[in-house]
Amino acid sequence: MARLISGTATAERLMAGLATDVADFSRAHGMAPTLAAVLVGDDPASRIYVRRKIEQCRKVGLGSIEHRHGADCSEAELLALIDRLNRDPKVHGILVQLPLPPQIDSAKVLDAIDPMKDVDGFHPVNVGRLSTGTGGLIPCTPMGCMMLLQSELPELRGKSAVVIGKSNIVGKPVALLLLEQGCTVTVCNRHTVNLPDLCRQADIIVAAAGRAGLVRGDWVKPGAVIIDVGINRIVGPDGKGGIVGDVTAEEIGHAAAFTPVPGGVGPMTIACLLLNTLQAARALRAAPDIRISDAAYS
Ligand SMILES: NC(=O)C1=CN([C@@H]2O[C@H](COP(=O)(O)OP(=O)(O)OC[C@H]3O[C@@H](n4cnc5c(N)ncnc54)[C@H](OP(=O)(O)O)[C@@H]3O)[C@@H](O)[C@H]2O)C=CC1
Ligand SMILES: Nc1nc(=O)c2c([nH]1)NC[C@@H]1CN(c3ccc(C(=O)N[C@@H](CCC(=O)O)C(=O)O)cc3)C=[N+]21
Ligand SMILES: [Mg+2]
Repeated sequence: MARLISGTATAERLMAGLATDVADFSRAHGMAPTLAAVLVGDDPASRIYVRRKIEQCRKVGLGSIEHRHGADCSEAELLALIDRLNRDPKVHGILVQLPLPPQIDSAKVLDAIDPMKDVDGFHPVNVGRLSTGTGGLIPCTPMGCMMLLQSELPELRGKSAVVIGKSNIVGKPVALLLLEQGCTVTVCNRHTVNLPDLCRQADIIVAAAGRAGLVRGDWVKPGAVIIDVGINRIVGPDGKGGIVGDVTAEEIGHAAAFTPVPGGVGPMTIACLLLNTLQAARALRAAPDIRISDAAYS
């Protein structure tokens, strides 16, 4: 049987270690590293995720502030809020939950976040830093994928990896991280020809398409490691809701190991967000004088 890589257990361990580091920071600086989470609109899934992020902040001793706006919030209002959060010395991390309502240009909003507070790692500066391997804040889901993968497969050099999906928040950054670790990476999208054959060659499959059950057992090479990022809402025969990944989990017994959904990448995404909030707070405290916003306004 394939081994189950538990995101729940790994995230708990990560958070236990984080709690000590957060306490050290808070003692040294007289304030807790603090996350500002911005929720626009009334998407039920987004609400649940933001609530979960705030709850987990509390667990490790991070401060958190939730900013809610209605679905009719204007782009200007949101940009004004981000400007305030950028300047607020008590805020170390800013997360704008995606997706945003259609009247708001997401790219404009992400560009407005101070890169040092960009705990999602979505700002072009952090994207550029990731692609050049020069530091910066790393996106949470891709970081969580790498931690789970490396817990099973510590040596990634020379491995072949197929990434299904090329989004800015999962596919592209995870591909860059794999490349950085020495994998040979194939990044796929909906136009990819013969995806099953590409997968069959792979030592590692990262599935991030958002298609329930896309990856079948016969796409998986014996001994491969599978990271399932997909979150797909389904209604079971009993009428109850639930989530499944992009991989047909019942068919991959011949894999070496896999991450389940739920309980895999999801909990790691949140743990990595908390880690990034601490990292951002440390970096801001280490270099306060080079921040234009502090010098000019506070
Ligand atoms: N566990 C977690 O923490 C997180 C989970 N997710 C989940 O991961 C999944 C992906 O998220 P995200 O990247 O934001 O999604 P997007 O919809 O932005 O991107 C999906 C990508 O998959 C590609 N794709 C879709 N269908 C196929 C297919 N049949 N064959 C090959 N490629 C395909 C798309 O191709 P193209 O570009 O050509 O359209 C696109 O590049 C979703 O289920 C999402 O809910 C997301 C973030 C965090
Ligand atoms: N700015 C921004 N940053 C994000 O990181 C971001 C976002 N917007 N928009 C949406 C996606 C999705 N995402 C998830 C986080 C946690 C779980 C998670 O905790 N999942 C649990 C439970 C899921 C459930 O039961 O619904 C699990 O997989 O076990 C899932 C998905 C973060 N995202
Ligand atoms: Mg994220």
